[in-house]
Amino acid sequence: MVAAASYDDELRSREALREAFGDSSESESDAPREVASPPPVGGAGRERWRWEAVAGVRGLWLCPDFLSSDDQSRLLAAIQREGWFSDANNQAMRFGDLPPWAVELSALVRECICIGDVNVGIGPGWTNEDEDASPLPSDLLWREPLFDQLIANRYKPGEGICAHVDLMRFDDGIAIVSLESACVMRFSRECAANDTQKHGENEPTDVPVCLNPGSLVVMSGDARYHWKHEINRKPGAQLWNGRELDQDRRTSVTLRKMKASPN
Ligand SMILES: O=C(O)CCC(=O)C(=O)O
Ligand SMILES: [Fe+2]
Repeated sequence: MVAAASYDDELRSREALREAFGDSSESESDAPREVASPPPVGGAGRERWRWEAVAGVRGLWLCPDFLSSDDQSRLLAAIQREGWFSDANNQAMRFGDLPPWAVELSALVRECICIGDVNVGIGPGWTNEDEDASPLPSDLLWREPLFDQLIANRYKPGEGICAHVDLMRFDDGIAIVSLESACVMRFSRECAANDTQKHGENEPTDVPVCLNPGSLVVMSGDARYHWKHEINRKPGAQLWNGRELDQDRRTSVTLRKMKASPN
């Protein structure tokens, strides 16, 4: 009954796409989309996608309003339907073929990088050379697939993740979408004993970034390889603009690409 199973899968996939991201993904036709048709995913409004280069951490970019609140709800519902999380399980990983909603999310990340406004005008250390800067270098942006691995993490209030650099078996170019609750993610420079990188005295070694629900963070190069990231949600640790963030449950989706295995 392979055919019946795959038909069911197909129906389920379409349903998942529709529920996750609206009607746009229903059509699998190759016909070009009408320019005048309404945008299938609102985001903060695609026209308003804006990227901020995080000052001090090369290769770290934040799009604060990647998903509208409706899109966040739909994405969360799609994750919920996977049935991954329970009291005993707060993390799920998928390799290879990602669920349809994650394929759609990956496409949206690429689109956001392509058409979002880029702001490199903040912070020291930016020169004219950076004017063409993009949240992802084009060799990463146009690889296929853009991502083939996902981790969904669910954090209760008080829970976070220790400082780490993502494993080397993952390629460069990592995206994190935040849902439900804001948090401060702290980036700290990795100081390996054999670190030959030259750092200016005034360069920061510790950079907090506020990840609001619906935000998207992209890291590549230095940010991915030479900075650790962590979320400390112990009482008193989630300070932003002098105030402690309210903690609630937080869900995140991290998208990565496996490195080709050496043969
Ligand atoms: O939950 C997050 O925002 C980050 C997760 C993360 O860094 C990881 O899974 O490697
Ligand atoms: Fe990580």
